[in-house]
Amino acid sequence: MTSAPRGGSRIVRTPDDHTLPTEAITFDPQETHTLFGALVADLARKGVLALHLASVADGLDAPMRDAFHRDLARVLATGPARDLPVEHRPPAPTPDGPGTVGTALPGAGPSPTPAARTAAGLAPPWDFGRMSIDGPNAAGKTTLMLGLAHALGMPGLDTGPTYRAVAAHAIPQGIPPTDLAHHLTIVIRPGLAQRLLWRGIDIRDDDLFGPRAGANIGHVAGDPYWREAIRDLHAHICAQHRDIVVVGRDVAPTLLSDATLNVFLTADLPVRHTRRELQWAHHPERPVHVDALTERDLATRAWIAEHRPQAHRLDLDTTTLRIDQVLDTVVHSIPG
Ligand SMILES: Nc1ncnc2c1ncn2[C@@H]1O[C@H](COP(=O)(O)OP(=O)(O)O)[C@@H](O)[C@H]1O
Ligand SMILES: Nc1ccn([C@@H]2O[C@H](COP(=O)(O)OP(=O)(O)O)[C@@H](O)[C@H]2O)c(=O)n1
Repeated sequence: MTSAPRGGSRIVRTPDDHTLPTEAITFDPQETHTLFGALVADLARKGVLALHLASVADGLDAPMRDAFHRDLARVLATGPARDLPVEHRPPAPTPDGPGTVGTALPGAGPSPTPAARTAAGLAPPWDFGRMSIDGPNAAGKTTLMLGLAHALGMPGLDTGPTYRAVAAHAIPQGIPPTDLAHHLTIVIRPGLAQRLLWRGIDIRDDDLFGPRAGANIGHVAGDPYWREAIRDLHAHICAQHRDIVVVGRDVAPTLLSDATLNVFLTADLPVRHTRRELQWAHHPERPVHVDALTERDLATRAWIAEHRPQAHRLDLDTTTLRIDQVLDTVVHSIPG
């Protein structure tokens, strides 16, 4: 897939070489409910009216983007299903809409309120609530978060990059945990991948996954003062959102104990290892570290099992599930 920069005359090319003008790629899931199978029909039922391929394709990881485009190609080949009434409504808010920040960022504000969403043509019910996704590395947490964020138009917060940003920048610069919020800004926006800024400048992935981060990440993750500072920053962001998807290692017990849905995602160790290898195939400089379930993972899983009503938790082994199946399962598990 190739795509021109964000803007009016943007063109998206699918793997099958379908070329679509921007206008043609704003979907009403009621028209395109073959996309991701039952998922989109379910989204339509929940009142989500538009998926914008341009923003979807931009933020997705390669396998998910491919799955999306395969489904898109199928829709294009067969035409939209006609057995559901088609309504024409305004598209979803643009990706350049307001965002939410961990510390002040000029021009950013809270994500759209339910009223604003309704005004924008997005019918209620819109209250998906807060969702947590915990689990070991390479279980597919970030991928699921991006999928949910895109599909439901919610902001997603991935807590891991904050640990990496501290390891890459705060530790080498001797910044104390109490000053973190003065230096690090986290921007999250509905349907988009998050941005991390260090003193106002975007932090590059190469920094987050570079040798400095690698050398310091263990220290950061094991230091209770850093954990508390990072948790406080994340808690501040979560407090600003009624709808949010948050990813981490122990988000359910430490950050979102009131979540609508607690997901614990895992997969067999060799499968997770292979996923990470594939993910970093084009980044040989990035180490492939994949651990067995740690004590913290097990404690989080036990906490979720013990503290949440059955309807509010989902233990999902993704070993044999495709990305779209994981997303589908989780969407169908959202209470209400
Ligand atoms: N169900 C799945 N099947 C196959 N590959 C997956 C699945 N879920 C995620 N992946 C891939 O595995 C890699 C790691 O996923 P990621 O979401 O980064 O894991 P985590 O956030 O749990 O560390 C990514 O390349 C992603 O595309
Ligand atoms: N909620 C979180 C998120 C990350 N972390 C730590 O931060 C590291 C980097 O997070 P990450 O999401 O990039 O995880 P991996 O790349 O290690 O899978 C993890 O390995 C954990 O040590 C944590 O302790 N708690």
